[in-house]
Parts: sequence; C-alpha cells; structure tokens
Amino acid sequence: MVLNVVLDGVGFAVQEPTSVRILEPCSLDIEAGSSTAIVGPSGAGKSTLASIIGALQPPSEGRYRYGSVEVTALGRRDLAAFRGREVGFIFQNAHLIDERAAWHNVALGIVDSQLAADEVEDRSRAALASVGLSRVADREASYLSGGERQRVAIARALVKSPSLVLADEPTGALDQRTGRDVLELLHATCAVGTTLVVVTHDERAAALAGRVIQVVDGVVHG
Ligand SMILES: Nc1ncnc2c1ncn2[C@@H]1O[C@H](COP(=O)(O)OP(=O)(O)OP(=O)(O)O)[C@@H](O)[C@H]1O
Repeated sequence: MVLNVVLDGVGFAVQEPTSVRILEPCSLDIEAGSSTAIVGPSGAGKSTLASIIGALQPPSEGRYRYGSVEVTALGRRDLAAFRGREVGFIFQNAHLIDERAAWHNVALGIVDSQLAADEVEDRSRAALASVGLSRVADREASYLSGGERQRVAIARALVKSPSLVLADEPTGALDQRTGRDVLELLHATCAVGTTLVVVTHDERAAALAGRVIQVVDGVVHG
C-alpha cells in the first residue's frame, strides 16, 4: 500500500479566548518514502503543520488521509493506535529518562506489547548500533552528551520501524557540527520507504531533504 500523506484543505484555528487563525487551509501530497523539510520564520505555523501530519493534533478543518486511513475520522483511541504504529517522533530535546540506560530508553519506543523481554532488548540494542552507539548502550542517559542523547532519540523513534518519521527541530539544541552529524545520521538511518518530515530553521537540514515546504504567516507554500 502506498502511504502518502494527503492533506486536503487542512487548516488550523483556535477560537478561545479569541479567534486566531494559525494555519490557512492547505492541500499537500507528501509521497511515501520521500524526505521533506518544513521551513519558515519563527511562529509561522511549522510545528502546527507538523503536529497535524504526525496526528498529534487534529486540524480544525479539512481532511487528512494517510494511505487508505482517513486520519481525521479516527477517534481518540484509534488515533493513538495509529500514531503508535505508524509515526516515530523526534523533538528538539531528546526527552530521555535520565536514570535509565540508553538501550532502555530506546526500548520505550517499542509499542508491540507481545514481544518477549529479550527480543525487546535485542531490538533496542540493534537500533542503538544503527546510530553508532553500541558502546554506550548500558550507560545511564544522564551521562550522555547532547549529540548522543539525540541519537538515542533517533533510535527510539526508529526501533518500531515506523512508516513516517517526524522530527521537529531535531538539531535545535545542538552545536553546528553535532547538529549536522545528527541530521546526516537521521537521513541515513531512516529505512528505505520511510517518509521523513523535518521541521527546521537550519538551511543544511533543508538541503538534505528532497523537498522543501515553506510556511510563512500560516500560509503553506510548496
Ligand atoms: N493551540 C494554540 N493556541 C493558540 N495559539 C497557538 C496554538 N498553537 C500554536 N499557536 C500559535 O500559532 C503560531 C504558530 O505556532 P507554531 O509553533 O506552529 O510556529 P513555528 O513556525 O513552529 O514556530 P517556531 O519556529 O518558533 O517553533 C504561534 O504564534 C503560536 O503561538
């Protein structure tokens, strides 16, 4: 099945306490397996668009289809199940549990509750190896560097083999060099066929993507 992201007249506005339009209605087709950067000035609506694509937030108008799934028609539980199954998230801060080992943090990304404990551990260690972190697999997350933490977050997002990976400013908290390494790793580690959407201020991040979508004052161009 082709899992394209298809937004049809999707927009976002809030009514309370006052009526504010954040995203003008837009229509977009993001091809399965492609990589897309969402760029634009601060406050333009990039994260809002990304959170709709990641099914974290329903649009206030329009339709969102993911492959054959009508995402906008899903109820709360089905939406959570959809996210758990299909979407891997990476945010600006890695959001690791500091007292847990790196591999254990990665294991938190596994949503299949049927897996045996040793299988969960094996998969988590393999995901860490794929981001070059085997040597710190047993280290407590609090002892990891910023770049290492973000690589653990990438492993945690990818360990369940999501079809869509959404990264919102994944290098925002890193220095330039580390940020570049993390971005290159993210592109390299995403399996062939995985759709990657990266929200970024970083021109180099945009350059790595196959397509660039610009958001300016809530208007999506791209
Ligand atoms: N639920 C909400 N209620 C009210 N305002 C909101 C809501 N969500 C977003 N906004 C506002 O909408 C605008 C766009 O926010 P968004 O986070 O999407 O921008 P952004 O382009 O990602 O910005 P940045 O690059 O600074 O993270 C901002 O002014 C934000 O304060």
